[in-house]
Amino acid sequence: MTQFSFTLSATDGAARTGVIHTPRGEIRTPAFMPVGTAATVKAMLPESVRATGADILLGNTYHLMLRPTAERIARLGGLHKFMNWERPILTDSGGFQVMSLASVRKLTEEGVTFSSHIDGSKHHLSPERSMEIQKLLGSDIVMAFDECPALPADDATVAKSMRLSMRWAQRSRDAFGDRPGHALFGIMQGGVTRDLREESATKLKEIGFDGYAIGGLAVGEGQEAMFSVLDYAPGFLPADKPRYLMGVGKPDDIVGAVARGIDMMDCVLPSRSGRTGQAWTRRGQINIKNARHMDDPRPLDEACSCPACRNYSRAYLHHVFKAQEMISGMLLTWHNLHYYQDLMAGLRAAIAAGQLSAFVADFHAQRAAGDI
Ligand SMILES: CNc1nc2c(CCc3ccc(C(F)(F)F)cc3)c3[nH]c(N)nc(=O)c3cc2[nH]1
Ligand SMILES: [Zn+2]
Repeated sequence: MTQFSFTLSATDGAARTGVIHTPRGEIRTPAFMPVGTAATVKAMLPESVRATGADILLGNTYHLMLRPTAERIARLGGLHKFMNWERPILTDSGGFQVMSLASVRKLTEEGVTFSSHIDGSKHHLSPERSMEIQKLLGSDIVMAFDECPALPADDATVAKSMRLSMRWAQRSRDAFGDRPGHALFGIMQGGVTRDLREESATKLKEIGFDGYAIGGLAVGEGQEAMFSVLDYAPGFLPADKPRYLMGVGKPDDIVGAVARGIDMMDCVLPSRSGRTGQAWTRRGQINIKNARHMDDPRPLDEACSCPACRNYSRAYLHHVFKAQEMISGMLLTWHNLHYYQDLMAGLRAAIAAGQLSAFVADFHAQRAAGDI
């Protein structure tokens, strides 16, 4: 029975490629993790998500504790069985979503109380309750309960928030206990301040985790500020453990993050933007609702092997979006997730071949300005 382990197979500069071994399957890194907020990757069947190349999905403590509740999912056999995805699942700890979705929140040292954005009912989250919920869900990779400060915030506020998150990281570790085959990841905070980021990493390493996330980014700071943090922050973390950059991002964010030593990422962008008609391709973005696609017989991307590109024209996709047919969101979500997984496969191969700088140069060269 494989436990949880990370094997690095090659590096190219700060970039790494390898495999995370879990009892439910392998995760090829660098990995992109589709977001499955309410026990579904919207507009996709699980077998379709797998067909795009995904090895792991994300689930969410916040959404699932409100509806249908973690206890109900546990009674029904756990999240994997419930959503018919038997490969690895990583669940976020809920704090980030409380601060961004819930109303009427009260934050104390003990935890956070809030009202559900669905029906206004009152709820409570703490490191201990978050660990209990993620255990009830049965997720393979559990995230420590943290607080992600809203930006812009001054250093004192960021420091105070980071230090609370580090105390919560210790409580998460203590409450998680010893669960063979399951992993607990700590989350680094500290805003865009190097000393605070280093203090956070030092504390997390002292506590000891199976993997380390870089939190507190992709919250409006912009790519330049994010990359300046990623120029040093991954290096503060253990080289032999996976590094997960939370909430990132656009294709060029992903390429830049991988080049700086990130192993795992998640983002709603490919699925959410797919439902609005935004297609991501190797040559840039296409808004399929634009009238110029109305008579275009070409696929979104000649080089893409997804069902949308193999079997449908831009004219068809334009039509079903204008007609608001359900197939529109399905096809563009499938294409976008497939493109993201193709990008990750290209990055993994380039790092393995020591050719990452050539891959990155080609990636940028192919991206025409604006729509194509
Ligand atoms: C978009 N930017 C961003 N997303 C961030 C996230 C959420 C990541 C997430 C996880 C699961 C789901 C699920 F819906 F699929 F389940 C959706 C999103 C963060 N999460 C935590 N815990 N700390 C952070 O400091 C943090 C920073 C984040 N920046
Ligand atoms: Zn495609």
